[in-house]
Amino acid sequence: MDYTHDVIVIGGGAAGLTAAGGCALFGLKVALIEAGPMGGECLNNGCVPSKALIAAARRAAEAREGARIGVTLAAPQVDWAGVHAHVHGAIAAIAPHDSQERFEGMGCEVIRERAVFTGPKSIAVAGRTLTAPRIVIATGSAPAVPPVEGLASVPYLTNETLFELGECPQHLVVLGGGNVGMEMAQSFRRLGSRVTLIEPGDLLARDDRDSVDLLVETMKDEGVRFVKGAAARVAGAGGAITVTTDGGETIACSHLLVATGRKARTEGYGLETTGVALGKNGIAVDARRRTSVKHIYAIGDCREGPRLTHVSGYEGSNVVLEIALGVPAKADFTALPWCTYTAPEVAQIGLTEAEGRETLGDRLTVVTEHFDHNDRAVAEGRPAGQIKLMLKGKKLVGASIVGEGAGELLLPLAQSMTGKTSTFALGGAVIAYPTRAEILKAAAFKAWEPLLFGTWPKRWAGLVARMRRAF
Ligand SMILES: Cc1cc2nc3c(=O)[nH]c(=O)nc-3n(C[C@H](O)[C@H](O)[C@H](O)COP(=O)(O)OP(=O)(O)OC[C@H]3O[C@@H](n4cnc5c(N)ncnc54)[C@H](O)[C@@H]3O)c2cc1C
Ligand SMILES: NC(=O)c1ccc[n+]([C@@H]2O[C@H](COP(=O)([O-])OP(=O)(O)OC[C@H]3O[C@@H](n4cnc5c(N)ncnc54)[C@H](O)[C@@H]3O)[C@@H](O)[C@H]2O)c1
Repeated sequence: MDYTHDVIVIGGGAAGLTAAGGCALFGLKVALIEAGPMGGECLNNGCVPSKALIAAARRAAEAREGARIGVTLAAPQVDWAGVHAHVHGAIAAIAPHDSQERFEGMGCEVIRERAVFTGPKSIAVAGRTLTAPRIVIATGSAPAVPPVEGLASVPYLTNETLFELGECPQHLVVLGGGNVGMEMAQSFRRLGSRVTLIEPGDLLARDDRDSVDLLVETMKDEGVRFVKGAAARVAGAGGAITVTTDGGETIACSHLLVATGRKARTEGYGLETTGVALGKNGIAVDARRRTSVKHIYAIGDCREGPRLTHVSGYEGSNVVLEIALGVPAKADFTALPWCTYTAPEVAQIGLTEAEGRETLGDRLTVVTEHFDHNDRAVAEGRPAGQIKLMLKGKKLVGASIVGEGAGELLLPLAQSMTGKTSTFALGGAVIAYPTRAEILKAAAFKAWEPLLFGTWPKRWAGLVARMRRAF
């Protein structure tokens, strides 16, 4: 077959950008197809705007503390237009990193249209048919909206509309106590909204219970109301919505945020023409991120598995090794870090205590160290928090941290768990996004970049690409 490209990447979010950019830097002929804004969810309506909003909320909360450690601040005045400008300013400042121009500079052909599969190796886009021996699907996910009676007829918010709000909600009801629900509930409360969060199960269900308890106490003290239950019925119109829970309580609010999880994007782009098999919520993949059709890879939110920006980046890098260098690269989540950027932050790597007890029984040792024994935490007047290490013998199998800056403490724990401490390993480490610890990775990567994308690896990638086109 006479291919138009070496590899076609569908989706220009964290996963697709990493895969496409890496393959192009090895000299492959890459088509990168993105139908919407470059940067996908993380940049445009996920991590970046939510963390910018959290920063504004933190500033308001600090001011609300009034007198602390001998310094008195004036009560906060929240100017919503200013908050909105900060959120969109953060997106605009980061956008060049994910831009069409930057990826064209790396050598990708960037096509800003919707891609549709017309067969296992062919894609129709912008009136053309592209073909390649390897295709990477990185189409992301969309908000999963539960089948709640009346929900479709009220103007509810999701992450896709939340950051466009023209005013701060008077009373925000949040459905879902996962990462989005908890981060946004605390932020809007701190910015001045009344907030009620409805969750039928455990809050931050994937995290350590002791960590979550400390966060929930803090959020309750700040005025967030938690209701145990699921939304059963929703009614009303813009500005005057009622939510009735399955426990029979009816809550009147001005705005409703649905943060009840994600649905992988697997429909509407001809996936059925490829024979690629689906799992419960996303494309089914093996450890190497290959689908049931082996030359097609699926990475990031569109496949079954954890949905986080640093996971999308990690899988993007892995498929670069697979496709450009022909090196099998299995995704390993044993030391996967993540962090919820509430105050206090809730951070996790590897096993929680509950998971450790279940898998290791009596062989699990847990040691706990409290932040109020840490001189920096005490000196700064922020002594609330703790770290729990889960150990098998003296080997670290997990850690749960709650407290200020918890997410920044994960990197050395990851290094201890993987045993990989060289500058090369640091340059490719999986680091919770967004943290300042990523600066360490970026610096280490810079040291290796000239060698990694140097003459010999590129020659090898060229040979692999010619073989793929021939066979
Ligand atoms: C509010 C919020 C906050 C979050 N905060 C964090 C956080 O702090 N840390 C963290 O790690 N994760 C966070 N996440 C999760 C993170 O945003 C996602 O895991 C990550 O962005 C997924 O990247 P992706 O590349 O897989 O998908 P996406 O970023 O969704 O990219 C997929 C792209 O594919 C394009 N596309 C789809 N179909 C087609 C087609 N047929 N043709 C062409 N283009 C197509 C889409 O337009 C989209 O741009 C957050 C999520 C939300 C909602
Ligand atoms: N800091 C971070 O790393 C971060 C921040 C935000 C989002 N994310 C990622 O984005 C994804 C989406 O986050 P999310 O919070 O939407 O999903 P989630 O899966 O984390 O949580 C969804 C919650 O909604 C609840 N729920 C389901 N149906 C409900 C109903 N009818 N009424 C009330 N609650 C209901 C579930 O029990 C669950 O607790 C996650 O995969 C997460 O990893 C990560």
